[in-house]
Amino acid sequence: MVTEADNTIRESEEVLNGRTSSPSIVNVQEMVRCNLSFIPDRFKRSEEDKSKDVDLSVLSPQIPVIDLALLSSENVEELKKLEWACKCWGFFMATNHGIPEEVLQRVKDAAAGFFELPFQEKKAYSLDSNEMQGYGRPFMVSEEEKLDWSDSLILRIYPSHLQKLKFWPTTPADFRDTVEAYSTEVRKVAETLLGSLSLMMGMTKDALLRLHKDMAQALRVNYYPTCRNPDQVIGISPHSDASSISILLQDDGVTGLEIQHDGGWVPVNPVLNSLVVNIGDVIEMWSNGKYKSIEHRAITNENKARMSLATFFTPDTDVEIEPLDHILDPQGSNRIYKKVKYGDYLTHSLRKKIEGKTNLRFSKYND
Ligand SMILES: O=C(O)CCC(=O)C(=O)O
Ligand SMILES: [Fe+2]
Repeated sequence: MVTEADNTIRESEEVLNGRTSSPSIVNVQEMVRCNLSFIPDRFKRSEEDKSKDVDLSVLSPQIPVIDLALLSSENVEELKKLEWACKCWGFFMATNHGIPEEVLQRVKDAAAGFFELPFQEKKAYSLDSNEMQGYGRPFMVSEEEKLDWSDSLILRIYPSHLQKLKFWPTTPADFRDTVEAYSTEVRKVAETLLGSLSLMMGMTKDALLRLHKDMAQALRVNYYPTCRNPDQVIGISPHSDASSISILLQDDGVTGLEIQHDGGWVPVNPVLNSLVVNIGDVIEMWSNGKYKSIEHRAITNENKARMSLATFFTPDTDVEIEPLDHILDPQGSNRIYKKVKYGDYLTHSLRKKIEGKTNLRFSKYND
């Protein structure tokens, strides 16, 4: 009898041996569940890539920690710290964000509950690449491209007319309510942060939010199964986010996220109930490169699967992004980014292989 597991392995092998070019059907969690005894070449990182890795885990304790309650009360010291974090790290941990612990725990449980379902059930929510939402492999990849050791579920949260319920799991039963409750809370955090970032950039508190027009919001739940040889694969390839800001909720006790700093990779160790925030490409463009959208990646491990929930905030697709006038010198001679329509930028970044910060080249002069 041919079992589901046999089919998955056969389909995976066909892709991995180049007989079909549809990597979207490769499901890593299922490969691991079926005890695939080898790591398929399509997932193996090249020796050249690995040789470029510089381990800077000694710097993990130095990753900035920002107290959002202090920021909300416009504490000058905290605002300065935020500015340093955005200039020098592009990433920070956010504490005192005001999201109740219960909301964080429930959304992590709901997401974990979905990934625990049998593959056949999850397949019902398969990704539609036109919609850019659903369960599967989100990036359009070429036939030669290496594949990441992860599966994901992407949902558009806001504006509501882009929410397509056919992609929303109905098991666990509270999935939708829980994700909506978390999304409402995390949006408030994003708005507070954008307020502080506006002040930091010398504008009125509402300036950045208004620049987004109707700020869109999407959730990507990443699931990284264990890997028998974690050094050979990568959970998510190095990339910068095409967002204005991203807010990440990570699993407690499993480190996987690593960020580029001083030419090496610095792991971001999860801290219970805190969030990880990063500046995306849009703020880098608005600030003419002053605040950095930093390359990051996720690695896997041998013993424990990891999950992360990344929420991306983005401008309306009609918004034209370019360095803000007051950030440029009077002649504009220090301008490094051209004007781009956000929708075009997003389409470009989704079509391309995720390859470090190459997306930003699309809007950069002289590149
Ligand atoms: O899993 C992580 O920690 C990183 C996820 C991420 O970078 C993304 O979804 O864009
Ligand atoms: Fe990311």
